[in-house]
Amino acid sequence: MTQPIVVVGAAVLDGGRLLAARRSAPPELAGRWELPGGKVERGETPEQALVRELREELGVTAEPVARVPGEWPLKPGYVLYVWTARLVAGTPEPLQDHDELRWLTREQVWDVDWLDQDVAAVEAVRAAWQPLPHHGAS
Ligand SMILES: Nc1nc2c([nH]c(=O)n2[C@H]2C[C@H](O)[C@@H](COP(=O)(O)OP(=O)(O)OP(=O)(O)O)O2)c(=O)[nH]1
Repeated sequence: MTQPIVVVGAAVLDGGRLLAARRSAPPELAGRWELPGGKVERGETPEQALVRELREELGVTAEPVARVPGEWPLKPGYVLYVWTARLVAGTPEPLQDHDELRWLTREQVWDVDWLDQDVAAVEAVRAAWQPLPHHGAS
């Protein structure tokens, strides 16, 4: 069997909140919430893909912090890996693939309608959640 395509999802944590992104496309996923990220390209590590995707999609510089243990099947042939990440520069904006962003406290995590296939990954993120210092805080 061929290797699954790895999709990296970023659990961006800032000031004790998790960044959720609402997909704007394709139609079957639009309106549902996910972890920003995307497919790892040939020659890239997942961490490099995460940095690239967050720059493209959100316009920020981010840094992967730690892999969240686990892997989650998406559509056939695709698997989701997740890293916690922190913002290094910039303010996230829904530039590409998303039409809304929301910062969620640990208590608010289930306030948004995550993609079905993301729910288990978000549970793992919540379990691994270590509040990171606020971006720019002294
Ligand atoms: N980024 C991301 N994609 C997810 C999640 N859950 C989930 O099922 N997916 C799916 C949606 C897409 O089919 C695939 C990721 O592809 P993408 O379209 O976001 O990635 P990409 O930017 O590399 O894609 P492309 O536009 O270059 O084709 O995984 C998630 O939490 N984050």
